[in-house]
Amino acid sequence: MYSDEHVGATGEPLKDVLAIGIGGSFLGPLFVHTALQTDPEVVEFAKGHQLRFLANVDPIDVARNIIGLDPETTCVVVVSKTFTTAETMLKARALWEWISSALSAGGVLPLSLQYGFLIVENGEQPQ
Ligand SMILES: O=P(O)(O)OC[C@H]1O[C@](O)(CO)[C@@H](O)[C@@H]1O
Repeated sequence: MYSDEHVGATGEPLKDVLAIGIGGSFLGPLFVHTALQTDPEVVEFAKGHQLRFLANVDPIDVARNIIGLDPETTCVVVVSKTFTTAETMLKARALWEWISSALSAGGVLPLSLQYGFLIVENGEQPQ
């Protein structure tokens, strides 16, 4: 994403990432992020981009974390093994609403949101 190759719903390059997930679905991505911070090439590549994690159950966490982010250029990444975790689903819905209301106001079809929303799961069907 940091190469400007991936664009959002309006065609603007995606710039920042909001990662949603709790427990292991937060710690895994955080581990990778922390490990990559020791690589100078990655650090250089990531300049001007932000990665924010939404990892707790606080309902005002979403409001606090979207400050300064542009819905047009933010990629929301939802990480969950089950996609049944209430806190994660609540935050995913809130961010879907944040992006879709902003882009609908600009005349963009919500369907295009697929380019600004990324789902990460374990590939198994829920039981
Ligand atoms: O990845 P999911 O399905 O959203 O589940 C998250 C839950 O799973 C755990 O990571 C345990 O596997 C918990 O810490 C957390 O509450």
